[in-house]
Amino acid sequence: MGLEVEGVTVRFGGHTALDNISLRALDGKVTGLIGPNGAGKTTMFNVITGLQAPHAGRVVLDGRDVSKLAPYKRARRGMARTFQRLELFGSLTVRENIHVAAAQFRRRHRSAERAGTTTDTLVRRLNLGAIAEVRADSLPTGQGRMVELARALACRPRILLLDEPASGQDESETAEFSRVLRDVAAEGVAVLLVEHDMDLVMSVCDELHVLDFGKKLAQGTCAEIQADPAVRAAYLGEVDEDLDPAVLADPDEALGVSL
Ligand SMILES: Nc1ncnc2c1ncn2[C@@H]1O[C@H](COP(=O)(O)OP(=O)(O)OP(=O)(O)O)[C@@H](O)[C@H]1O
Repeated sequence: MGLEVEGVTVRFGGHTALDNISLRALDGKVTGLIGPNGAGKTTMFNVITGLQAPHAGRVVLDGRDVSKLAPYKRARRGMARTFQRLELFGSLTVRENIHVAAAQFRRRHRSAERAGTTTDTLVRRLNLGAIAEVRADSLPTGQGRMVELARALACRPRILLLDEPASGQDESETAEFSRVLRDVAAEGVAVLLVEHDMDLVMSVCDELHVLDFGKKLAQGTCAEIQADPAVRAAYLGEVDEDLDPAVLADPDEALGVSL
């Protein structure tokens, strides 16, 4: 089981941001949702989490249609999300940010471990000990991304949606993030990842869905997507506009780095 999106269409005025898009994010897998800027990835996250009502289509979580549920009810059913722009509680410390989510979860699940225990475990697991008492608004973006992940995990999600988590991270932070993501999926969580960093995408994803101008361009394993002519055309088209002869001379490099 996991998340299924069926035939979702979203229009903003005359612009179709998502055109009859279906996708699945299965338990225990990391599923990538990729595509050029404006392809419709964040709009899809908004539909899944209930922030954007679609004109058509439905969202099914563990076999149950949640399309009509408010965002907070979807969260209670196990959806957790991070945002493209960091959305931490700036005046709270790192530990407090995580604790807020853990306490909220415990309020509804009295048999769960104490919020303080969950917080301590996540601080250790995500290597946040050195910054645990630091205010969130003083963190560099890369560390903030890890704190957002910890806060999402404090809700014990069934499905974890991550919107460009590697943006603002340095190489070692991305490597650490990737390790945690694989661990989380191995515990049975369905992870849906929107990301432009193709090294991260290709190293953690089991399956990819590619959007372009609101349409599904391709779907498959990382190897299948890298070899897909339509994907190559879409991305090389982007690079073409940049007139980068070095990248144009090496399409594999473009798909590995510039996607
Ligand atoms: N609230 C809105 N009103 C009007 N148009 C919107 C709105 N939200 C998104 N769009 C448009 O819908 C399209 C898809 O946007 P979306 O943010 O989902 O793309 P994206 O794939 O997440 O892009 P990026 O990689 O740049 O984050 C874009 O053309 C965008 O301008």
